Amino acid sequence: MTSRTAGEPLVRLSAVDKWFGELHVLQDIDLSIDRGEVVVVIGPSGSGKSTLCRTVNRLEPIDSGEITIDGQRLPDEGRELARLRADVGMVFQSFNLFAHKTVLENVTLGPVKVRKQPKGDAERRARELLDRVGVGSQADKYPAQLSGGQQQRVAIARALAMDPKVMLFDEPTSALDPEMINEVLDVMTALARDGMTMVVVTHEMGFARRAANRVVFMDGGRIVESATPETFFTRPQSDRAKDFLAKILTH
Ligand SMILES: Nc1ncnc2c1ncn2[C@@H]1O[C@H](COP(=O)(O)OP(=O)(O)OP(=O)(O)O)[C@@H](O)[C@H]1O
Repeated sequence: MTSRTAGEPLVRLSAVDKWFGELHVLQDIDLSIDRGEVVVVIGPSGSGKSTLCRTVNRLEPIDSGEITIDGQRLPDEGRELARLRADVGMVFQSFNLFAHKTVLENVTLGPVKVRKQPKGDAERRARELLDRVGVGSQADKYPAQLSGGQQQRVAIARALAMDPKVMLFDEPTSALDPEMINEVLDVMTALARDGMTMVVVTHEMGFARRAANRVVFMDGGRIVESATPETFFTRPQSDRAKDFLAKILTH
């Protein structure tokens, strides 16, 4: 059972610091994300966006601070961390599907092994999810037989099959050919509309504008701005954010 009370954020990072050797990669990060909120994380290369994303489920260890999901504090390591981490779906730039397993097997593996669901139930649900992301007809194929966009949609279905409380997307379209980017962004937009809590690191500003509730701008390991897309894109506060927007919006 969770100890979440009404109004408490679903995800909370408090005073999180992280070093890579001499590099202070995350500095005093405070971030609260409400249930159903979609937070897009943007910023220059090396500003700490991916590290922040991977920190939410403590895939990256931290040096200090605290992270809670649904009112439960994520410990440094151990079985309890593994149990809580299973509530967080992750979609990476590289799809990370098992090449020797079929699409259907990729999506049923977690529910059967981790959630201990009966195989038949897990397969039924996997087929529903594969339909939902538009690759239902590919269930019996192997990942290498699919396009990059299709593989990424399978990766999204695989994450959803675990019934996550929050989904993390770390540059999910960066490895895709341009014509496949929109098919993945459309699936993500539909998820956002369905109320999924999401943290998305992306360079796709169109997605940020249409699907985000909040844009977080990072620079030098810090959260420099946190605002609605409308406010951020029309009235960025810091010079660094203005420079960043000027660069990416002219590309
Ligand atoms: N495992 C690691 N060991 C040492 N330094 C690392 C490691 N991972 C990332 N870094 C450094 O930490 C900083 C932040 O990296 P991160 O990948 O979080 O940035 P980012 O904002 O996501 O960048 P990009 O947009 O280029 O992916 C960078 O300077 C990077 O070189």
